[in-house]
Amino acid sequence: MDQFSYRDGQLFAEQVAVADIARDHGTPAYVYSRAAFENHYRAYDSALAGRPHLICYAVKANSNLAVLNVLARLGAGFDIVSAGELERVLRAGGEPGRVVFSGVGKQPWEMRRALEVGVRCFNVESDTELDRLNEIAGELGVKAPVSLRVNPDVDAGTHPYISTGLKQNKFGIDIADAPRVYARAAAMPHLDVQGVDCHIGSQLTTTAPFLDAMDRVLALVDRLADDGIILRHLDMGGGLGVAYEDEQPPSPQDYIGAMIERLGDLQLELVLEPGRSIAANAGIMLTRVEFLKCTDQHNFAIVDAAMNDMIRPALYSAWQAIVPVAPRSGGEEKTWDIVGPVCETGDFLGKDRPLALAAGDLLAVRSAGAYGFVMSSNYNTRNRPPELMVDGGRVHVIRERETIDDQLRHEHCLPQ
Ligand SMILES: Cc1ncc(COP(=O)(O)O)c(C=O)c1O
Ligand SMILES: N[C@@H](CCCC[NH3+])C(=O)O
Repeated sequence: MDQFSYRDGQLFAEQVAVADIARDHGTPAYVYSRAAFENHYRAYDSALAGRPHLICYAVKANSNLAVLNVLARLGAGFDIVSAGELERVLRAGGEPGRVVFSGVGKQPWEMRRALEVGVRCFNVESDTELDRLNEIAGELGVKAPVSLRVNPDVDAGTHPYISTGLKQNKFGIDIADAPRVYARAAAMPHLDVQGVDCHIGSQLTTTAPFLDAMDRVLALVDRLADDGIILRHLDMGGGLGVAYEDEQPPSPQDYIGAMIERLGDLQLELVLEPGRSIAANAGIMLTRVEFLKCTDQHNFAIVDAAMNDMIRPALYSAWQAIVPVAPRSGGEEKTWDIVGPVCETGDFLGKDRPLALAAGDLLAVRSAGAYGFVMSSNYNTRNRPPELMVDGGRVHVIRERETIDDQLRHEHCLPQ
């Protein structure tokens, strides 16, 4: 169920009128629904009920401590890509034993920290990373649990910037070369080979590429068993898409059902790393129209949020719904470009949107819970927005609005 819906001509987040949130906390602001995060997580968990599984929420999608904490309370695991994300998980009450560590460029100090706290598994992406991990585990006198992230050379059919499972991408180990690398890993004294991992891209809207990748990975699992390397888990990464516009991605239930069918009676634990499908539609970004500017060419609605607050439209030409918080009945509809105050032509949140608008109106950018705040910046020395979480009838500030002092704290002029 959508936790952001209209009642009596007003947009609500759970039980709270979004206009009241804007009045009390200002704009721009990110607003999340706790129930939506929980429901999206539970959809995965219940689809996997009865099978050994671990759902490792991809922290990069939305790493606010409160979000991680809400998921940790449900027993979630976490997929991290940095020691910074690891610290977030620990401070949010996540269990290190339910953390998988992904990423192509893990630094020695990050590996050390992850080994010290006892993460569940390292998803290793190259021969040289194996060497580094083996050496550091040896220094600490432990065995590092590893999976190899293989690159199955499957076209995920998504935006090229977020496609990761093709040979030309930097990610993973060529699946054809994987038996050799597994044999090396298995021979290293400070590594414990546990599984296989693969993540082919993000915002996938059909199951076919996942299944294609899975077939190739399962063939590798068989081949490794013949070589005497028995794997215990299969990590199929994240990547399930959401409906931003008219996409119709499979539900977690359908996507997981299809994977389970492929697994048959293989007793491998299934690990997943969903990010977007848990977070995107659990959040909106609220913004207010400052000025309306109509030229011969275009109608611009200049709002108080900008590309620094939400970069997806500028970076990927991503389309996200932009809806009025209180639709004007009978107002004249025009086609608007919704643009921010940043000095870049690429500073837009949406183009050609039919809306009846007046200065001062509140707008909500939908599907903003994933890759929204986490990709924000201070470009143009703009303070980053607050993050708020609605829980039933209550609104919690889970990140305060940044101040100029916050921004300037770490900068120093040269001595006189
Ligand atoms: C290794 C890895 N796992 C999981 C994810 C999460 O992906 P998504 O947000 O598409 O579910 C990503 C990002 O694409 C990733 O790189
Ligand atoms: N940042 C991307 C997703 C990247 C996924 C990271 N592996 C987006 O906003 O769509």
